[in-house]
Amino acid sequence: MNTVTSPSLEARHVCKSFRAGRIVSTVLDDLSLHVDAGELTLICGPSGCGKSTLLSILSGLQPADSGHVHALGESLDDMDKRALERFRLLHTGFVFQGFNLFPALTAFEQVALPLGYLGLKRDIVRARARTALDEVGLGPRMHLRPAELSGGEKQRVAIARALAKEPALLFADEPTSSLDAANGQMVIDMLHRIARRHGTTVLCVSHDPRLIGHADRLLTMEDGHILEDRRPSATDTVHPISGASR
Ligand SMILES: Nc1ncnc2c1ncn2[C@@H]1O[C@H](COP(=O)(O)OP(=O)(O)OP(=O)(O)O)[C@@H](O)[C@H]1O
Repeated sequence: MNTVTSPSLEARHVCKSFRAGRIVSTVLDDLSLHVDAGELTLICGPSGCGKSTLLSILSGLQPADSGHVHALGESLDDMDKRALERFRLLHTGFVFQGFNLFPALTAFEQVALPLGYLGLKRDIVRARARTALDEVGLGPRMHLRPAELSGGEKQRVAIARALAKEPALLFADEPTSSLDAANGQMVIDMLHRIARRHGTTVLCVSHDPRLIGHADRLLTMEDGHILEDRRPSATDTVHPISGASR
């Protein structure tokens, strides 16, 4: 359980552009936001509006062109490459659309492997890997390889891998895009539970409107800005088949 006071993530006046030949596209345009610990914040918006770019800047994977980013009270702008790598290793977990699992490793090995980089003792690695797999309901299937697991189970292994690090910050980029409605719901509920139970800051980007009702907070992006910042209510429950808001 982390003890960081909120906000645990903060962006101030962040700008980011990409250049292709002579054309410069502004992806993030003077964007400011803060994200609090212990809840699931969902960033929604149309394809190409800059959600993944924002996530990667907030997680220290790429720098902003200008503006400031603070994570867990530390300025990411002031960190060199090595310090950023260490910060990410110690404090962040990632869950991606494509699961990013190694085909040859069992679920248990997938979760245990990154814990080795934290310099933990073997017994602790094993205990943490088991606990994380139990938490996502995969304890009994921990010896299976990706080819023997369903899509939803693979994503749960990826969540366990991130969770086992006990990160203060958990980033998820389109974690439900490759999943059907039932598995997508299970995954988003799991991310929500992790935020509540562990006090983790969970930041998820998605263009899937079915996730809205499961988030504590919804940020809607368009054209590099935060258009709306609100707390979804029960009326945001989304029809599981059509994906349409009620
Ligand atoms: N490394 C890069 N080089 C050039 N252009 C990039 C780069 N990364 C992102 N872009 C462009 O920035 C824009 C925003 O991309 P981004 O992936 O952040 O959007 P998104 O909202 O996450 O989209 P999606 O929902 O489709 O994943 C896109 O037009 C994309 O082509």
